[in-house]
Amino acid sequence: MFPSILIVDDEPSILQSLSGLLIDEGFEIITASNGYEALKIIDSEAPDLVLLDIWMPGIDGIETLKEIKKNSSSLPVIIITGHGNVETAVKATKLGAFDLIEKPLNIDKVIVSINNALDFRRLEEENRYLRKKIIEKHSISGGSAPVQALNLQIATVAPTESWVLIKGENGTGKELVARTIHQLSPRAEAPMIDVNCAAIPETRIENELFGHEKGAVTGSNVKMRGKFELANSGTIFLDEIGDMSLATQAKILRVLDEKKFQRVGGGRVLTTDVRVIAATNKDLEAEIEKGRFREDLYYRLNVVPIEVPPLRERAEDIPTLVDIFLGEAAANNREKRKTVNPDAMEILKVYPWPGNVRELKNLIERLAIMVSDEIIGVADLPANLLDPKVGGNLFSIADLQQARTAFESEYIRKQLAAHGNDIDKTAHAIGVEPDYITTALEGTRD
Ligand SMILES: Nc1ncnc2c1ncn2[C@@H]1O[C@H](COP(=O)(O)OP(=O)(O)OP(=O)(O)O)[C@@H](O)[C@H]1O
Repeated sequence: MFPSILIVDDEPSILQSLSGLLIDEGFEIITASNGYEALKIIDSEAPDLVLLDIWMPGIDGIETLKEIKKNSSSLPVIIITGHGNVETAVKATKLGAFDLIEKPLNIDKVIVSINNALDFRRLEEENRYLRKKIIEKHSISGGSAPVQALNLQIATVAPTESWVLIKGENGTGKELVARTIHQLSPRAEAPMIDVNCAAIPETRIENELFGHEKGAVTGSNVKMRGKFELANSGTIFLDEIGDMSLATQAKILRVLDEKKFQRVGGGRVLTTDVRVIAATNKDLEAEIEKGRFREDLYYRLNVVPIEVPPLRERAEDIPTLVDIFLGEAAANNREKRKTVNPDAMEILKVYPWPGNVRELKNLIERLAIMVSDEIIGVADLPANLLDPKVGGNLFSIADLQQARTAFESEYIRKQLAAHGNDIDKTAHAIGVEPDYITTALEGTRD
C-alpha cells in the first residue's frame, strides 16, 4: 500500500502540479481546495499525511491545523507558507506542524520532508505499540479486585516523579511492583538499581552506595561506582528498608535530602538525580515506636504508600498465576504445558501461602519437573498443603460440592494406593463400580 497524502490548496494549478509530481514518486494523492473539505476528507479517508497551504479563503491553514490536531493529533501536517512569514511559521510550529516549506516549492525539499514525516509517524506508532506491550507485560497478573486496585495505583504513580514505599509480606511481588513502576515511568530508559539493604554488611555500606576512589579501599586498586551513581537518571530500589541499621539510615537520609554524595576516599561532591522506590515487609511505624527506624526517613520515603496484598487475600488469582508459571516451566523445560486438575486447584486456592507468590511459583516449577503425568493431581501435592495445622486442609474449602469432590478424589487415590492401584479391587473394597473410580480420577465428575 502506498502512503496517502492529502494536499490542501485553493490554487488549482498547485494542486495539479504537486499531485502529478507526488504520484510519480509513488504516493496516493487526495486533494482538497479548502479547509472544510480537508477536514471532511481526513474523517472519511484517514490519509497518512497532510500538505496544508496557509493562505486559503474560509478557514485558513492555521485554523484547519488546529482542528486537525484536535481530532487526529498524530497525523503529520506539513505547512506550505508564503516566503518569509515568520509569525505564521512560529504559530504553526506551536500548533504541532511537522515542518514548514516555503513557496515557490522545491519538489526535492517537499519529498524529503514527506519521507521524514512518514518515518516519524511510523516510529511513533511503533513506540505506542511497544509501550502498550510493555504495559501489558509489566502489569501484575491477576484479575482480583485487590490486584486491579494495585495495577491502577501503579499506573497512576508510575509517570510521576513521586517516591514510593511498597509494603507487603515476603514474596508478594514488591520487587515486581517496583520494576513495573520503573518500566512505566519516564526514567525507563535509564536503569533501576537494586539495593538489598539487609544484605550489605555495615562495614561495606558506604562503598556499595557511594562507590570509592582508586586505592581508597584496602585490596582494591580500581575506582568503583556506587549504587547512587549507577542509578543516576533512573530509579534506585531500596529493598528491605526496615532492616537497615540506624547508622546506615542516617547516611541514606543525607544523600536523599541533599541529592549529593562523595565516593569513599574522594573529595569531589557528586550530584545524583534518582527516583527512590523503597520496599519493606516490616511495620515501619511499629519499628519507629521501638526506636529502630528513623521517623524522618520514614516520612521522606513514604510519599506514596502502596500495599501489595498477601496471596491468601487474592486466592481467585491463583489459577491465573498457576497457568503463567506452568507456561514458563514448559518453555524452560521444552516440554508440553502441564495442567492442574480441579481438585488440586481447589487445594492450591485454600492453602494460606505464607511464602506468597514466591512459594507458589517454586512449587509449580517443582511440580512441572517432578510430575511425569501431564495432569497434576491432589496426590502430587506436598503433604504440607493438606496439613490441617497450616489451615490448608479440605475443611477450608468454602463450597460443599468442591470440598466433596476434593475429598472423594483424595480418598480414592489413597484407597487405590492401598489396593496396589488395582481399580477393580479398590472399587469392590469401597463399594462402587470401577467406572466411578476412573471418572472421579479424571476430575470430570461433578
Ligand atoms: N503477579 C505476579 N505474576 C507473576 N509472577 C509474580 C507475581 N507476583 C510475584 N511474582 C513472582 O514471585 C516472585 C517473588 O516476587 P518478588 O521478588 O517481587 O517479591 P518480594 O515481595 O519483593 O519478595 P521479598 O519480600 O522476599 O523481597 C518473583 O519470582 C516474581 O517474579
